[in-house]
Amino acid sequence: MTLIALDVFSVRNIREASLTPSPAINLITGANASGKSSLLEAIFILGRARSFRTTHIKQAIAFDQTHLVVSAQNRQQGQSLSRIGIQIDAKQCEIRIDGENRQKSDLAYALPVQLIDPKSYRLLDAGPQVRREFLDWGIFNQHKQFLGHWRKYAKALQQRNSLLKSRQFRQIPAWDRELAEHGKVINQFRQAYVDELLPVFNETARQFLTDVQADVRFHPGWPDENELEHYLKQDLDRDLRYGFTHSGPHRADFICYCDKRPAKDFLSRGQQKLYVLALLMAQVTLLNRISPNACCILIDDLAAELDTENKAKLLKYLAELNCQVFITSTDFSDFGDLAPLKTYKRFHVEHGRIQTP
Ligand SMILES: Nc1ncnc2c1ncn2[C@@H]1O[C@H](COP(=O)(O)OP(=O)(O)OP(=O)(O)O)[C@@H](O)[C@H]1O
Repeated sequence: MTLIALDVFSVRNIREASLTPSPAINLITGANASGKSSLLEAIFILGRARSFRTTHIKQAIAFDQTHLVVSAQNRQQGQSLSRIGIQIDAKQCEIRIDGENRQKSDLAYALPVQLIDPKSYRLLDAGPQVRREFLDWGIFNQHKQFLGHWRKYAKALQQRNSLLKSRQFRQIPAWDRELAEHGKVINQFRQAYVDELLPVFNETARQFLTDVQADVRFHPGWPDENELEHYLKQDLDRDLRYGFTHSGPHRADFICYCDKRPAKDFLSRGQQKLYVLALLMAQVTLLNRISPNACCILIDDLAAELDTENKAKLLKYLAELNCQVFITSTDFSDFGDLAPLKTYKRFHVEHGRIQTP
C-alpha cells in the first residue's frame, strides 16, 4: 500500500493539513513541539485506530475541537485506489472505506503501519502483552484466518473467567474445549511465525549489531508436554481460587537472546535499540517478501534513536526495502548522507502547519 494523498484534521496541534507524500521516503523536519510526532500519530491512527502516545485516543483531538479526522487515498497492492478514513470524537470511532462503514480490522488490513519511536526498545523489557502484540501484528497481516481464531479465543476466555469468578463449575468444560481448539491454532500460527521470522531477524540484526548471534525463544503460555486442555483441567482449582485462567495463548511470551544471554539484561541501551530496530525491520521485511510494498513505516525522532553510522545503515536498508516511510527529526542534517536514497520528499512542520520546503 501507498498513501497517495493524506488529509489530517484536528490531530493535536495540526488543525488542517493536506499532503501528497512520496511513495518512498518522506523526511519530516521541524522544531520541538512543531507537530512532527502529531503527523506520524495521525498516520498511525489511520492504520491502527488507536494512538501510540496515549491509551485514550480522544486526547489526540485538538483542544478546541470535538473530533478529529484522518483520511487518505491509498493505493492497494493490486494497484487499485481506495479512500480510507477515520473520524473520532469523545464517544465513538467511525471508519469508512470507499464510502462504506467498516471495522477497525478492515482499516488495519488496508494500512499496515509499523512504528519505531524512542519507546520501541521497551519491547525487550516491558510486560509480555507488548511482545504478544508484536507477534500478532505480523501474523494478522500475513494470515487473514488468524483474526477469527483470536476473536473466538478471546471471547471464550472472557466467558471462562467470568464463570470462574461467579464459581459456576458446570459450564466450564464447554469453554475449555473452545479455548483448547482456538488456542492450539493460535499457538501454531505464533510458533510458525517465530520460526519464519528468526532467520530474517538474524540477517537484519547482523547489519546493525555486528558479530552477534540473536535468538528469540517462544513460550506458548503453557508447558508444551501436553495439550492446553490438559492444563485447563489440571489448573481448575487454582483458576477458581484466583478467578482467572492461568494457561493459554493469552500468557504466551518470547524471550530475546543475544549470544545466548537475555538481551534485556546484557545489551547496552543503544544496543537494545538496535536489537529492537532489527526485530521491527525483520517483521516488515518478512511481510514485504510475501507481498511487496506491504506496509507503511513510521520512524519518530531518528536522531534520538541512532548514531551517525547506524542512521546511514538504516536509511540504506529503507531505501532498498520498497516501502513507504515517514521519518521525523528536528534538523535536516540529522538524516545524514542522502545519496543512497533514490527518491525522497521533504516536509517541514511549523506550529502544526506542514509545508514542502
Ligand atoms: N490535544 C492537543 N491539542 C492541541 N495541541 C496539542 C494536543 N496535545 C498536544 N498538543 C501540543 O501539540 C504540539 C506538537 O506536539 P508534537 O509532539 O507533535 O511535537 P514534535 O514536533 O514531535 O515535538 P518534539 O520534537 O519535541 O518531539 C505540542 O506543543 C503539544 O503540547
